[in-house]
Amino acid sequence: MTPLVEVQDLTMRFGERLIQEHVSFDIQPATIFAIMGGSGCGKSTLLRHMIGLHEPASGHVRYDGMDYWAASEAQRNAVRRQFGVLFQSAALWSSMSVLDNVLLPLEQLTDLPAEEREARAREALGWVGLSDAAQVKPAELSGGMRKRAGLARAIVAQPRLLFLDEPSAGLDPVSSRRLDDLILTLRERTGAAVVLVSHELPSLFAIADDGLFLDADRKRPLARGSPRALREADVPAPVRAFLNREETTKP
Ligand SMILES: Nc1ncnc2c1ncn2[C@@H]1O[C@H](COP(=O)(O)OP(=O)(O)OP(=O)(O)O)[C@@H](O)[C@H]1O
Repeated sequence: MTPLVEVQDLTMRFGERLIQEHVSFDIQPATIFAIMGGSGCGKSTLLRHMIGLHEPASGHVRYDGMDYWAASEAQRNAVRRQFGVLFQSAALWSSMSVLDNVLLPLEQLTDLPAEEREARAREALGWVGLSDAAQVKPAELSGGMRKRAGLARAIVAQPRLLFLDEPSAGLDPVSSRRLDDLILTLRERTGAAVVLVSHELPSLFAIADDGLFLDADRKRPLARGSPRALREADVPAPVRAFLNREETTKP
């Protein structure tokens, strides 16, 4: 079966500076795929290469077998329309209400009539438990609520692929767990695959089915598999150290 995403021998650089090389993996539909590794190893950079914000120094990123960087601009746009993205900061527009923020992708990506757009945006806010916050401005929300509003915006256009960059960073354990549950529920409801950048062990063990560990020193991937499986496997020392950090409790 053609994978939903296939990354083949990717090299990522900023100018002369090598970030990662020999990055290869594939993602099957409806998988929650974790990009793991220590601070600065290139997790967010890999995500940005996957969503078309950075062009690889070499290698390929394929969607349904189509080579993204060899495709026409129209083909790339069609692929990007299938993405939902939640950046680390949630990146909500501060001057707009929560509802208007969530409406944006529907206005940009669909020709739905206004009432239908609003109904879908309100439904997405309902999924993330923010029905009562539709008219407030993002600044009035807590950090966890902002993340959930960002998640509502990321999913409202029913993406096939959801990219989440550190969704639980800065959240208390209860909010973080709630977000994990939401991600699982969304995957069940929509069948979307999720690419999750995270170093939060409880979250990784709870929801990721597959993943890749990037090593900051060797500048290449060191392990592939679900965080749960890798925790039990004979893996290189940096992977073992990352997955058995003592400051977190195993579920
Ligand atoms: N636009 C850019 N230009 C130049 N260097 C960059 C750029 N973006 C990131 N970097 C560098 O690339 C390296 C990888 O950064 P990245 O943010 O991808 O790491 P990360 O694994 O996501 O880290 P963290 O867990 O701390 O968020 C870092 O050294 C960073 O300084």
